[in-house]
Amino acid sequence: MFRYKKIGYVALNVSDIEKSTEFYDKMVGLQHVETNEKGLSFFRCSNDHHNVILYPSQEPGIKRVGFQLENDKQLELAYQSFVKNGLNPREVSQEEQKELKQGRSFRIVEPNTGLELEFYSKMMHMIKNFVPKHTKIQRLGHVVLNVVDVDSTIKFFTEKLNFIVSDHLGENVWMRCFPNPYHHSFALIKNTENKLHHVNFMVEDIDDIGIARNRVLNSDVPIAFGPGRHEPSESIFFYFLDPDGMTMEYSFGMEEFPEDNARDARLLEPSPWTLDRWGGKPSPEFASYGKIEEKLSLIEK
Ligand SMILES: CC(C)c1ccc(C(=O)O)c(O)c1O
Ligand SMILES: [Fe+2]
Repeated sequence: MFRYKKIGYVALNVSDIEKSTEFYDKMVGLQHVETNEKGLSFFRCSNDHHNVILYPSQEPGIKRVGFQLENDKQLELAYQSFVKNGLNPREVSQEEQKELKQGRSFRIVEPNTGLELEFYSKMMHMIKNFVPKHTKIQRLGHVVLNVVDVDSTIKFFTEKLNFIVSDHLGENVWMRCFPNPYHHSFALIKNTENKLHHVNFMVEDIDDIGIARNRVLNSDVPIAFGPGRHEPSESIFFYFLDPDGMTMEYSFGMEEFPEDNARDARLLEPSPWTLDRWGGKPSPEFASYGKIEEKLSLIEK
């Protein structure tokens, strides 16, 4: 099976590109790289050209998630595996690759949720390091979806995409893209609707969490949950909402797995204390907004 480097970027549809560009720059603390002639707004929190892209759209939500493979050889292995499994990988045009500052890239549609997934190995490496503003963001950490058919989606991710389950909690599951060490870069939460749950950015310092809480409290940005501590990855978390109501998370600390002899996935107790060891409760808006831009018509389910 093919090997990943990491979750590379998330593309979000936003209803007011100027408002959201300001929010992701000033409130989240990403670096705004450019807004191109089509109005796409690129952000980074690493030396990659982008880790978040905002697309202007009437329907806010999640457009796609990009995963970086270890190298070109692993990318080709992924392509061959997708063809063999009938996943109909579609190459991104040269023109769009140029727009995205990426090398060869291809996309498939996750058949249970309709989410488009992209795979690439090369993205423009920016000369100047990401300089944190108020929050020492280390990386795009994970994307989580609310999912109707969790079992089939787990099966797809583990059998077709080479993800490994790190933990189960009832029907919910946290997965890592092998051999990336972090406890999860993608997770599935059982729901009656397929939609975005949240986007996570990992931060360097516990102070980043406390400072963020006060910064958000002193603004008109809604707090969605936290600060608290998650049992599955042991991270300390804080969630807030973007201008379209999509949930963003900062988290500090995360269990890391070795490539070989990693522990088995646990069956964690389904209790509110498992989600927050400190006993907090999410707001009603938590993880509620973010339509998945559907691409289902392009594939045979
Ligand atoms: C409450 C959500 C689903 C959640 C739960 C646990 C973790 C973790 O262990 O890191 C998360 O990151 C979450 O977002
Ligand atoms: Fe999370």
